[in-house]
Amino acid sequence: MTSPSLAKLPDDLSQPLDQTALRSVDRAIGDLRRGDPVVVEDLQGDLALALSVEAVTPDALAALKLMAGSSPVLAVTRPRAAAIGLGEHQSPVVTLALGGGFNADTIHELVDPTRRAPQRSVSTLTIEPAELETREGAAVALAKLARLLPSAVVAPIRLPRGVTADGFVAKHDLMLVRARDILDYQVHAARTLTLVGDASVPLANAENTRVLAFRPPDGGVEHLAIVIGEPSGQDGPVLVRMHSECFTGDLLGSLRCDCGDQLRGAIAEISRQGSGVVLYLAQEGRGIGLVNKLRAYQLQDDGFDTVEANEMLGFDADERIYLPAAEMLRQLGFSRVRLLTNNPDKLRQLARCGIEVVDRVAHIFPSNGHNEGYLRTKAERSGHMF
Ligand SMILES: Nc1nc2c(ncn2[C@@H]2O[C@H](COP(=O)(O)OP(=O)(O)OP(=O)(O)O)[C@@H](O)[C@H]2O)c(=O)[nH]1
Ligand SMILES: [Zn+2]
Repeated sequence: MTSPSLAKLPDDLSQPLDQTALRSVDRAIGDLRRGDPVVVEDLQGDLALALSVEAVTPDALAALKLMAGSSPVLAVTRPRAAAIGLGEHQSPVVTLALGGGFNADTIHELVDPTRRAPQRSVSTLTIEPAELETREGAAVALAKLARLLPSAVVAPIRLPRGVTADGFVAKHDLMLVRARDILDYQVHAARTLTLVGDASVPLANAENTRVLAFRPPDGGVEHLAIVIGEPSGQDGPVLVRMHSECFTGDLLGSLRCDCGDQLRGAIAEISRQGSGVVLYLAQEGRGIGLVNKLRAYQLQDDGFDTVEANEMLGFDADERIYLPAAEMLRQLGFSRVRLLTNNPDKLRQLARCGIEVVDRVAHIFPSNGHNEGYLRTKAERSGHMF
């Protein structure tokens, strides 16, 4: 079976780059996060206004309807559709017609499980499947890139007679973004990473360490390579840890997960073995962002496990791709690695991105009295090798 994260990678990883496309997506992410609507254009050239569900208020909904000249739908992911009782769907996104009786409050209840709203009957809602390339699908993908709740309110635009798309966008001071560009964004951003900073940073357990920062040219978030010792691609496979950012575990020492131990353990182990690299990836909460991870924690406190909590919010269990990691390794001159991990998805994905994983090095730390359930879920549901 293809893992969900592998499915997120296009078959052709060498597609041409388009800097304008990258910039339009990054600007659209900013608008969506600010609570402004953005215009999404599908492959047929049809347009829709998309608004983050986190920005939905009675006024914002009314303004959206007026501007678009149509009634909006609510677009949710397949996991969120299942969580609110709309059944199992094949399509990645499902849309719900927002007829009479639906207002800002009911939309929030449908998309945000942390509201603990009473279960509302959804059996009378008109629902439609939507593929990712549609305006609704791309709007949800944009919400994910913006690290917001992965749902969107989407209203098809009926252009007034004589008004062009460009005229409409200019008149309302909106950002227009193409569905295709949203879907290609992560791959493009990864493939255009550029080294923008490189300094010596002696660490407690590894004094001979450099930290290198890689930035996509759109101004998106940087990934870091922590190079310990003097690894060389000529001397056989390099010892590598791909570590996804965990503010709570890495910085605060949270006991809910094992990230802090794994980060410091990786630095110590690489130092002990002489040299290697920790790739510190800007993929907080397995790619859902810190705010959504805190929401997931709230659900876990109600008894759901890590995977269930992600799915209730509308995410996949793991939203990460490792193309940024592969690109940094490539730029550092490392094509063969020994990978410190227990996660089989990391091995599969890195190989798919053209890095030869010669060996897996187990990276296990004792539980701490708070993270037993977290570790059990990794083993039982995500296939981690403990
Ligand atoms: N969504 C979500 N993310 C979490 C949770 N706990 C920790 N994380 C995130 O999970 C990621 C941990 O990733 P990694 O340390 O790379 O670990 P891993 O995928 O388990 O794989 P290995 O440690 O390599 O075996 C970090 O981004 C954390 O922020 C949680 O309960 N929910
Ligand atoms: Zn963590």
